[in-house]
Amino acid sequence: MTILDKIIVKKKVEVEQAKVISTIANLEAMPLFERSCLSLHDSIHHTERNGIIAEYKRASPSKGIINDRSSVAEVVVGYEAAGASAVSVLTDREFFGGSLNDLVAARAELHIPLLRKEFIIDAYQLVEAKAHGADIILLIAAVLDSKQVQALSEFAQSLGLNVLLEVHNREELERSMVDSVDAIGVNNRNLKDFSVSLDHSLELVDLIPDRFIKVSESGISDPETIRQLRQAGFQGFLIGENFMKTGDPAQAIREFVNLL
Ligand SMILES: O=C(O)c1ccccc1NCC(=O)[C@H](O)[C@H](O)COP(=O)(O)O
Repeated sequence: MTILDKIIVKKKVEVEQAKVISTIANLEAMPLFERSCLSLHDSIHHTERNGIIAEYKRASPSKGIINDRSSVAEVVVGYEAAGASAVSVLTDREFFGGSLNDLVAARAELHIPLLRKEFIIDAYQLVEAKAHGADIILLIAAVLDSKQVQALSEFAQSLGLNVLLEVHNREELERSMVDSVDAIGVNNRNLKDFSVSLDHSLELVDLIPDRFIKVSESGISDPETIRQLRQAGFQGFLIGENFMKTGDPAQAIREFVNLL
């Protein structure tokens, strides 16, 4: 069993438990559920923002603990101040040390779109995302079939959420690309063996129609790489570990952005 398989097995159990603790009606009654989501498109194309989707990531299956000292608030405030276009917060506890509380804490500080970085397998998690302040949700093609991508993305958009579809190769892209997603992210990390290569982004970018926001994800640690990805046609750049592994992620993103 790969780590991804293990994450999905655990996720199915967690989602069923969550449904018992809090019904959809309970989620819909939460104050944040009523707010209008911020547009990823507008933020990515805003001239004073730099396209970075900066991630708050305490731990990961590939690296173990990355940063268990920096608070959500101090990090996301620093990300926004450095010109990030959006912030990503991992909400999986078991494998990434995150939580929905982290999402709410980030929402309280931010004026830019917020991505719930999660392994979405059920429409319940979309209502949960909206009720805890997310503007964007992630659908991972590696764990969903094309009908699930279609149904989940349509439902997410009906809630006003922006949808980021994540693919890793041409097969995933071709079977999952639907009009009800706003952005397509190419994950440079192979989620089965954790190897990272920018070639995945560079090989797929021209196959992604221009109506989608194009995002390159994972393993980005050098401002020169952003220049290369922009040149290739990407507008968004998802970066987590490179900032979080330092003692001061807010300072790390400032220094990185100064070199862009
Ligand atoms: O990061 C991992 O080890 C990982 C393992 C299994 C599934 C997902 C994983 N990461 C989630 C992400 O998408 C990354 O956190 C995100 O793209 C940022 O990547 P990085 O800049 O390399 O931290």
